Amino acid sequence: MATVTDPARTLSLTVVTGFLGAGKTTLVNALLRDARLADTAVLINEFGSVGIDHHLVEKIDDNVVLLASGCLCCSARGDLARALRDLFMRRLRREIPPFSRVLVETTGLADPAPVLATISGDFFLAERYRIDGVVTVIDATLGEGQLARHVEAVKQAAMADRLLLAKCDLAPRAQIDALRARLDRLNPGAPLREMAHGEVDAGFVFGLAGGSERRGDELACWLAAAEERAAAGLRAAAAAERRRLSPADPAAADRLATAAAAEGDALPLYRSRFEPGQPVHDAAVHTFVLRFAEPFVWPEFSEAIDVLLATCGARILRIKGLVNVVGESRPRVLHCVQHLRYPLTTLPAWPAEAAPVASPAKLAAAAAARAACQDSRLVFIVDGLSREVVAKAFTMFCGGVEALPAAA
Ligand SMILES: Nc1nc2c(ncn2[C@@H]2O[C@H](COP(=O)(O)OP(=O)(O)OP(=O)(O)O)[C@@H](O)[C@H]2O)c(=O)[nH]1
Repeated sequence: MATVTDPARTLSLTVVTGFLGAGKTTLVNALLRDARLADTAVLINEFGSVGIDHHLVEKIDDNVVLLASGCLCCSARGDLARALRDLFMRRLRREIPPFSRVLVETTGLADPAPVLATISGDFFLAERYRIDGVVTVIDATLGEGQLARHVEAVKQAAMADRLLLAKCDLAPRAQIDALRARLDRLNPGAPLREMAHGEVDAGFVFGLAGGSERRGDELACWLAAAEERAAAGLRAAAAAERRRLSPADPAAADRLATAAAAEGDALPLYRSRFEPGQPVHDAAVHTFVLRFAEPFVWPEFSEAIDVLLATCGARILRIKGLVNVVGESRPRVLHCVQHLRYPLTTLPAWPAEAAPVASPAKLAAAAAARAACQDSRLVFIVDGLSREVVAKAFTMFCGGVEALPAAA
């Protein structure tokens, strides 16, 4: 007789991770367009308090759940467990379309290890969900810099069962090859594919089968090995940075000292960030939302963004936004990653806004209960940049327009 732990009866779960703006949602959208993956539920986790991603996933239905109460790898671990339990029970009661696999898209700052531990450590979930694998998306254009500067990016790459190099249509061959060599040192065992616009064979992403054996002790061993690889990657990144610095550079002394300290500190820093219950993300990295009730005149808005990216691009890790433009009935979607701004897209309509909840039923009910709000909302994830400075740029370039107070 089949048991609940029979692989044929467990639901497969794939974690899609990757640094801020790497191309995770683009990948998820491309996968969901594949008819063979129609029976897929998606859990999306966002760092900020106002979620945008679930509006950007094209297949919005009861099987798409937003977890925006915090980052999955720290504060929202309980939400992940609840959402997975809830999805399973609703599937059992036939309240939502049946699904056989779940895709969990983490925030760009998430550490995949606690996410896996949440699932494998929960008896109910471990019996019902089989971890199929961790798929890490890396930005071919910005990946090297992100690996050099952000511990989260290193850990995501080191933990991967599969590596996907996104935006290969934008990066020169030499840059792609250098990044591939770096990733090969960081995670030698992981197969890698290059992709553009999220297009990749679904067979490469799913059915990895690595996770089903990763239970208990084996999972712990695998996590420890990946942790060591990530720490080694950080040391190598710091050493490379030291080699790159020229003595003729006037700031070289400072930067050398920083790089040397980073090399020495890499392992303890990494370890401390791995401890459960510890704050995982850099204190300087934070998120805020700017809302504007008044529609923007497009050229003015565009100039404000350009100036912000030109002057503060290094500290702007990510901007995602829905923008209300004078004379347009549909929201424009803005994407920026560091100093790069991506081509605009438009949503078919203003989405009804729901408070972030961990249940598809509540999400649908809340969405139905509220009229679609047409405020522009811009989510910023920044490194050491204040909300006030950013808000001022819009006031200066957009005819004195003021962001609504933070609590609005
Ligand atoms: N040209 C090009 N643009 C891409 C590609 N992949 C993603 N983009 C663009 O890059 C921007 C960010 O992509 P997303 O898929 O939203 O990135 P993400 O990793 O989900 O972002 P976060 O959830 O904020 O971490 C969007 O404007 C995408 O259209 C690609 O392969 N080629």
